[in-house]
Amino acid sequence: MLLIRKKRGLGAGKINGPGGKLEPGETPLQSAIREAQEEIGVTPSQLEERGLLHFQFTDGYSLQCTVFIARAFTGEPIETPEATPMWFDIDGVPYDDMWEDDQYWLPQVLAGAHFIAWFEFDGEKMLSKDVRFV
Ligand SMILES: CNc1ncnc2c1ncn2[C@@H]1O[C@H](COP(=O)(O)OP(=O)(O)OP(=O)(O)O)[C@@H](O)[C@H]1O
Repeated sequence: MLLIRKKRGLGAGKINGPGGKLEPGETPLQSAIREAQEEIGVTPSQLEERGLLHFQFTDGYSLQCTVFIARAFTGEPIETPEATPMWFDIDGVPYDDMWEDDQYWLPQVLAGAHFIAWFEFDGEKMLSKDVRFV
């Protein structure tokens, strides 16, 4: 599985999938493809929408994320100022280096599941979780 180590912004230093904020007029699918191009120089294809994440931080910040997996890509993964590309075995996902919520939905997504989830965070500390597989 091709993931990234994020170099700046929210979650800098953590392993994550490529991703970021929607630009005006963009769909989540278009944004997912563009972010992978910008962050590690690849164009993902055969994307599948698998879940919706809602994060509420105690300082008032909140974000909603749409989760996709991509079965293929074109291009060669490259390091950019935003991210370092990293390959992992499906059974060696580095949850200790990821956001705390990921361990509660990514294993199921990798096994084929769809989900919707709500998490509360105080900084990097997860305070509560509600994960529903649908
Ligand atoms: C709190 N628990 C969390 N658990 C798992 N993943 C989390 C996350 N919080 C944020 N993410 C992910 O991090 C990426 C960038 O988030 P985001 O806020 O858009 O930051 P970023 O500055 O990189 O956006 P731009 O690239 O500038 O658009 C994006 O893939 C988003 O899904």
